[in-house]
Amino acid sequence: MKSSSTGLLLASPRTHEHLTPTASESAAAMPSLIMSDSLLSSEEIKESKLKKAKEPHNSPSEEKKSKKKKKHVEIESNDGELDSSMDEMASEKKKEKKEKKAKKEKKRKTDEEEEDKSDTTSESTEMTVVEKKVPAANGPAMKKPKLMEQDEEMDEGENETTADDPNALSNYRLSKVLKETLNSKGIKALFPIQAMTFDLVLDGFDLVGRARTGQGKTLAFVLPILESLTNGIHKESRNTGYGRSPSVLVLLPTRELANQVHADFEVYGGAVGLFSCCLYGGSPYRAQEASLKRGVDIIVGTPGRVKDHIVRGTLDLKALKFRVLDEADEMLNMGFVDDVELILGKVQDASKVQTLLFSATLPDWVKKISTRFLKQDKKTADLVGNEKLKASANVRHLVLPCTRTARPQLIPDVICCYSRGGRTIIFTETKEFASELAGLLPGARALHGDIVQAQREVILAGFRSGRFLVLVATNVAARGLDINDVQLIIQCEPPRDVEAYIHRSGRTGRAGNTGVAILLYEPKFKFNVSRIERESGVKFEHISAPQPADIAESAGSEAADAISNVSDTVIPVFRSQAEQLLSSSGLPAVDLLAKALAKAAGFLDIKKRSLLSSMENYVTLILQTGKPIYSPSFAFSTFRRFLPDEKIEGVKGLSLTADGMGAVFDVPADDVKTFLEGQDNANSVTIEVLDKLPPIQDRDQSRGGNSGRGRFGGGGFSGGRHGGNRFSGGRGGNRFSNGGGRGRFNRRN
Ligand SMILES: Nc1ncnc2c1ncn2[C@@H]1O[C@H](COP(=O)(O)OP(=O)(O)OP(=O)(O)O)[C@@H](O)[C@H]1O
Repeated sequence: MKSSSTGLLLASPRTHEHLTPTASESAAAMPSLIMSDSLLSSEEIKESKLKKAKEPHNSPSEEKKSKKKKKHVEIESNDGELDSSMDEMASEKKKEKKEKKAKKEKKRKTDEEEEDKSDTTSESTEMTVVEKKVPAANGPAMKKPKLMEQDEEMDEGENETTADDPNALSNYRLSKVLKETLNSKGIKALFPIQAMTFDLVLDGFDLVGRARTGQGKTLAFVLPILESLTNGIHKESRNTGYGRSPSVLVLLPTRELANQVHADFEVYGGAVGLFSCCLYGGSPYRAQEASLKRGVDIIVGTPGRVKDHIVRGTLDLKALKFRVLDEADEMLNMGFVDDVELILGKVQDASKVQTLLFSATLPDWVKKISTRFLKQDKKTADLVGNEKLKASANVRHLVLPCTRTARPQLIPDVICCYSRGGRTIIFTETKEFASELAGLLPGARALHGDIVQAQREVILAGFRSGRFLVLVATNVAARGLDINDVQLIIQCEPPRDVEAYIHRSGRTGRAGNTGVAILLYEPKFKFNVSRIERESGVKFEHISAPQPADIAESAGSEAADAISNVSDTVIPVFRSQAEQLLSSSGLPAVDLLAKALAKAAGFLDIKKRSLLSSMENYVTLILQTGKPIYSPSFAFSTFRRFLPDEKIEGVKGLSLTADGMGAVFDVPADDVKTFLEGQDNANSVTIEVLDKLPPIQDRDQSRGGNSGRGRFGGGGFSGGRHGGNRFSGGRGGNRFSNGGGRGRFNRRN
């Protein structure tokens, strides 16, 4: 356990007052380049970027000149806020392009010949850029598949097209080899957070960077750091040679994330001849020590292990040029404050070190702490700022009521209906439940802090490679993990911190792709959903548990595909059995085939499912009396007029509708008929089966219900499905046992 005695820890989210930056702080935090760009015309921006790209990397004297120039621009543009300036840039760009289009139309009409000679090439390529990318609210362009054909046709002119994009790689001081490496990864232009911070980092500023999840914050520090060390201001002074001490230290909260960021440094750093090393707990010291002894340029690690190396005397940070705190708020949240402070204090001369702090969430208390680690003239690049929506705009955020006991039956159906055949990550609050749930879902694996490190790495590699498609994880997987084709995130209950919601849901919808995040909640704790909605700025879509028709649609089509893929060679072998079955069943052939499809999809039976609580074998009904229903007890007294007590006792989760004109409630599927027929014995009372939940009043559900009123409970609603392997993923499926190897307790990583 970490001590909580430092000053920094006193500034924890629970105890610290939130501070709003003053106007002067905001102004000081403005990156000059962006502000200056936003005041220039697009031609001027392009020209200045192109000029900058052609410039050799700054010599110290040029450096000074360029800083002076920037300061001048800062003073001129001090009415701006950096927050959301990318939005302005995006709309600015849109406007410009619209104007250009109109201008072009006009020009074509009046002077066709001249138009042909001069403008066609550049204008048409400009158009391609516009159509190729739809600016997302605050981030990378959203992919627009419909335009692919047109894009493919334009392939030949692609270089010109990207060069016209102000964020094209060629417009930045990136070395040829880095540009080539980026190109080989399909990266042709910088994402907004990268474009916004590249020059600032290369020019020597400390920086606080915030952008929503999946918007490329990693390369936002990797690229300028590498350039700075190999061609920029730190080129001459950095250590080289055998046994050199590192120039860069990147600290991250989890081992998985450290590995991932290290992989980026290996690719891009390796391309420019820099060596990196990953230091994290749970792995042997010896290999790490050997690398450190040989000398490395970049260290990526978790605070605990980095500190251990410092204490053992195997890591010397005196010559650092860069310190990066990635997911800084989580590191401080996890109690790493002492370690982080000790580590950051190990540099010889803090004024010569650049410190960069990145996260998708920067609670005010972290911003305040940054004043302690970062220089006074630090810049802040905040793509979220004061905007209401803090979570990813590329994600559909859904909420679904579900009791604890209903979760194991519900989750496979949710995956079936929402994962679009891609990967799913399920977040649980506890390691125990992660293991338990993974054991219940065929082919799923668990990932949490009790699993030994080597096993954690195998599991993550298996998930990345598609060996299995469902990962059940605790918060160890919440931050930063960038895994291809994660289509669906399920959170088993609302997390305590809004930051956790933002990061977990951000494991999908990355790099301009879209995804779905579903938050399950116990109906009686609905207020937690409202809290997250309020704090994250997300407008949740309320959905109910997938119903038989939804499931049949998704699972049935999968099963149909599987059946179509069965070789015709099976027909002669199985035909006589099929004929026998057809004649003995008495069913039409199509009905029998439907049964076969259901079986292939893993269904032996379709159970009814409550809209209120997702419990199987419960059906949600609505009671209306033609006048307002003021309280649950009024609804119960109405029932007493026409229903026997033992049936009323089976009512669960009774809640009033938002308009006050109805009461919705669950009854066991077997009792539905009694309730529907009972209404015939009561005047002005209607009871109907609901197929969609109307808005209900947001208040303490415990007031509803009869005996044990409104408490959703009761377990043992077994699913209608046998242990099918629909969710076993690409290969091997349920060969994997539940990954709950009980390692030692390790709170930190
Ligand atoms: N300029 C770019 N063009 C195309 N893809 C990019 C670009 N920059 C980054 N990416 C890709 O975008 C994905 C998300 O990047 P990254 O993991 O750095 O996001 P992030 O903002 O750090 O997210 P999180 O907040 O969740 O940690 C990665 O797969 C990365 O390779």
